[in-house]
Amino acid sequence: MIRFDFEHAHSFVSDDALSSAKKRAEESFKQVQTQTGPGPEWLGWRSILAQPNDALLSEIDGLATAIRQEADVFIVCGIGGSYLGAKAVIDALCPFFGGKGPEILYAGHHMSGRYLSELMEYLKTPKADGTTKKVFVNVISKSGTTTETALAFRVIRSWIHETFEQPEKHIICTTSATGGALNKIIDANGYKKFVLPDDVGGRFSVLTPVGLLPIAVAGIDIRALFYGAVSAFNETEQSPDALLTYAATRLALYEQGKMMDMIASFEPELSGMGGWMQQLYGESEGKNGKGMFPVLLGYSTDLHSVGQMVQEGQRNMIETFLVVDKPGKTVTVAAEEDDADGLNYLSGKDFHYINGKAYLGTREAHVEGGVPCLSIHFEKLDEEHIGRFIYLCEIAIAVYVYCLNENPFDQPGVEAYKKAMFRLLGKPGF
Ligand SMILES: O=P(O)(O)OC[C@H]1O[C@H](O)[C@H](O)[C@@H](O)[C@@H]1O
Repeated sequence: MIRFDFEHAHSFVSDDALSSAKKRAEESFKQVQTQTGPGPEWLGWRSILAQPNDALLSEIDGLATAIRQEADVFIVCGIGGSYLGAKAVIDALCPFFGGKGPEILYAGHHMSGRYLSELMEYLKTPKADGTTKKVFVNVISKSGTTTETALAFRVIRSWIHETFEQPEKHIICTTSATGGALNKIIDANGYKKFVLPDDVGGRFSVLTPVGLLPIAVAGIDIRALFYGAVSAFNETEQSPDALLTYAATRLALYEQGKMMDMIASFEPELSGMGGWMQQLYGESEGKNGKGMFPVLLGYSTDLHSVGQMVQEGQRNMIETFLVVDKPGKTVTVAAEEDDADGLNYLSGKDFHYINGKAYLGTREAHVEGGVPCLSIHFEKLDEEHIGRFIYLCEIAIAVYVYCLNENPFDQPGVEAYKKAMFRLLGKPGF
C-alpha cells in the first residue's frame, strides 16, 4: 500500500485551516468525478483506468518482448511528459548496474550537440564481437512537433535508415491519432505507431503507450504497474479520505505562504520519480502567479550541499519525503577489530536501517527548523506500488489545482520561451 504520514505537517496547520481546506478538496474531487471542473476534456488519465484496455497492454507487451530479444540499445526519444514517466519507472525498478536486456538510452530531451554527437558515436561503435549494435528507437511526442525531440529523431532516424536493412522495424512512434509532422513521417514510411489519446495530457500519460512501451522493453511487468494504478483508482473513488487530506494539507500550507515543495528521497532510485512529479506538479499548478515550486532533492547527498538552506534559510518551504519501507536489497556493516574508522557502533546494522535513521533524523531536524514535512510511504518498491503512487499523484494534483481555481491540465506558459527561441532561430512565421 501507499501510506501518507501527515503528522509532521499538521503540527504547522490549525485545525480550522485544515478542515476548511479539506472541504474544498472534497468539492474539487467531486468536480473531477463529475467532470465539471476546468479542462474536463483532459480527464482521459482516469478513463483509461476505469476501463482497462487489456488488448493494448498485450500488444505493447508482445512488441516489447520481440524488441528485448533483438535489441542491444533502445532509445527513448522524447521530452517532458513524453519520457519522464518511463524514466521514473525504469530507474525505480531496474538494477543500478548491469541489468539484463537492451540498454535504455534517452535522446530528444535537450539540445546538447555534444550529447547527441557522443550518442551517435556510441551507436556506431561495433560490439566486442565486431558486429553492429542493433538499435531501436521509440520517438514519443504528443504534438509531433516538439523541436528537441524532432531534431534528435531526424539524426537518429537518418542513421537507422543508412544502417539497417529494414529500418521501419527499428522505429516505433507514439503520438496523437492525427496531426503533427510526426504523423506525416509515419504515413510516408510505414513506421509502427501507438496512439496517445487526445484526452490524456503528456504529463498524465505514463500509463498509456507513451510510458508503457519503454517500461515493458526494460523488462518491467506493465500489467502489474497498470493494475496497481487501477486499484488506487477504484479505492480512492470509494474512500478518498487520505488522498484528500494530502491535497488539503498541501493547500493549507500553500495558503500559509509556503512557496516551495521539496520532493526528497533517501533512495536514489526514486530520483526519476521525483523528476516526474516535478513536471506533473509544476506544470499543473504554476499558473497566474500561483503554486509551489517543486524542488527535487536526493538525500542524504543533498544534505551535504543545500541541507543548510533547508535547515536555516527562508521559512517558505515544505518537504515531501518519498520513503520505501521494505528495501529489496541491503548491505550489513561488519565489525573490525581495531575500529580504526570508529564505525563499530554500526556493526551488525544494515544500510537500510542506517538510511532510515538518517531520514528520521533529517525530518526531526527540519521540523524543528520550521519546515512542515509530509511523507509518502511505499510499502515496497514494485510495479504495483509504483502504479498506485502514479495515480495518487495525478489525482492529488488535479484536486489541489482545482482548489486554486486553475486548470491543472494546460501549460500555456511553456510557449513563451519557444516563441522567443524560434524568432532567434529564424523559424518561418516567428
Ligand atoms: O509530447 P510532446 O508534444 O513532444 O511534448 C513534450 C512536452 O513539451 C511541452 O512543451 C510541454 O510543456 C510538456 O507538457 C510536454 O510533455
